[in-house]
Amino acid sequence: MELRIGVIGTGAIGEDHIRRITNVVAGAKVVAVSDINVENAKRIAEEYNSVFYETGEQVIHSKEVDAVVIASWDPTHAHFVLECIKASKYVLCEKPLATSAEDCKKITEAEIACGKHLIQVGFMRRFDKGYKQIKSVIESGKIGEPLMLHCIHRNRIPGPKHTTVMSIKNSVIHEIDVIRWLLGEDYKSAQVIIPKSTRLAEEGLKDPQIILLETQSGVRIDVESFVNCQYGYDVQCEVVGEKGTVRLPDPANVRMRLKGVNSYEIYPDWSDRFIEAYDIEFMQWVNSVKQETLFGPSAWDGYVACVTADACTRAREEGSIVPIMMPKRPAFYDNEERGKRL
Ligand SMILES: NC(=O)c1ccc[n+]([C@@H]2O[C@H](COP(=O)([O-])OP(=O)(O)OC[C@H]3O[C@@H](n4cnc5c(N)ncnc54)[C@H](O)[C@@H]3O)[C@@H](O)[C@H]2O)c1
Ligand SMILES: O[C@H]1[C@H](O)[C@@H](O)[C@H](O)[C@@H](O)[C@H]1O
Repeated sequence: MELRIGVIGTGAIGEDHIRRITNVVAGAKVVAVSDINVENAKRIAEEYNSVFYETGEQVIHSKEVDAVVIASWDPTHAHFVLECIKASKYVLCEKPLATSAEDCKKITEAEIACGKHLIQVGFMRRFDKGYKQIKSVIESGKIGEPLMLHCIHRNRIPGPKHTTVMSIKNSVIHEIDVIRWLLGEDYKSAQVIIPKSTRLAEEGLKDPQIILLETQSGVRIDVESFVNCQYGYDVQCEVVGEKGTVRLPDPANVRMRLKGVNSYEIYPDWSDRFIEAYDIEFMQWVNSVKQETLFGPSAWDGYVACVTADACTRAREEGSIVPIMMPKRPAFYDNEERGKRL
C-alpha cells in the first residue's frame, strides 16, 4: 500500500520534498497540498497530480491523507504539529519543531498524552554520510575522547525577512541538533559573540555571529554562523579528540584543472549540498511510518534543540554566558534505539 502524504507549505523545500516523494521515494505519493500562496500550490497540485486544499488543517484531517509533511514557515509548525496529534497522524515537521521551547514542551506533552510516537523533526544532517562517518569514528574511540568542535555554517544569502534570532533558531539549530547527536550528550551553557557585522547584511541584522556551547562533560564547541557569506553554501565540522581529529569532507564535486587553477565548485544552497541526506531521511521515514515505529529525530530532540536555541538567544541579548537547564526526559522518550539506527 502506498503511503498517502499531505504536504503543508509548497515553497522551496516543500516543492523539493514533493518532487522527492514522487520521484525518489518508493511506496509513497503526495495526495494533498496546501499553501497560503494559493497560485503556486495549485500549480504544484496540478503538476504532481494531487489535490489542493484551502488550509493546512483540511490536509491534516482529510480521510485521504495518512501522514503529513510540514514545510511552511517556522512560526506555523507548532500549531500544525498539534493538529496532527489531534488527528493521530504521523508527521515529519521541518526544523525547527517550534519557535520556542515552551511550544515544543506543549507538543511533547500532547504526544505523550496521545500515547503514540507520531512526530519526526527534519534534522536531516543525521542522515548525511559525512556526519554519520564522524559519528562512527567518535564511537570507535580512534581519536580518543572528543574535546572540541569547530563548526562553520555559512549561507550565500539569507532568506527574506531573516533576523538575528533566526540565525540561531532557524539555521544554527542544525548544529545544535547534530552535535548533540554526534556526542550523545546535552549542553550545559551557551554564549554568543557578535563580531563586526558585514556591510552586506540588511540593516539591523547581526551577521556573522559566533555561538559557543559547552556540553555537560565539558566539550567546547564554536559555531560560526554567517548568512551573508556571498560565495556559496558552506558547512564544516571538525572534531578534535585526544589522539586525532575528524572532519566533514567538502562535498564531492568534480575537480577541475583549468587555466592554472585546480578547483571544485561550492554548492549555492542546502538543496544540493544535502540532497542525499534528504532522500535517505524521506525513504526511512516512509518505511518507518509504514512499520509504525519511527527512528528519526523525535519531538524530544526538537524540544531540546529549542531549549538550547532559546538559551543562545538570551545569551546574545544579555551578553552573558547562560546556563542551559535541560528538562528531565520523560520515560516516553527513553527509546535509546531511536536515532542510533539511522
Ligand atoms: N531541513 C532543512 O535543511 C531545511 C531547508 C530549507 C527549509 N527548511 C525549513 O522548511 C520550512 C520552509 O522553508 P522554505 O525555505 O521552503 O521557505 P519558503 O518561504 O520558500 O516556503 C514556505 C512556504 O510556506 C507557506 N506558508 C506559510 N504559512 C503557511 C500556512 N499557514 N499554511 C500553508 N502554507 C504556509 C508560504 O506561503 C511558503 O510558500 C522552514 O520551516 C525552514 O526552516 C528546512
Ligand atoms: O540557514 C539555512 C540552513 O542552512 C538550511 O539547511 C535550512 O535549514 C534553511 O532553512 C536555513 O535558513
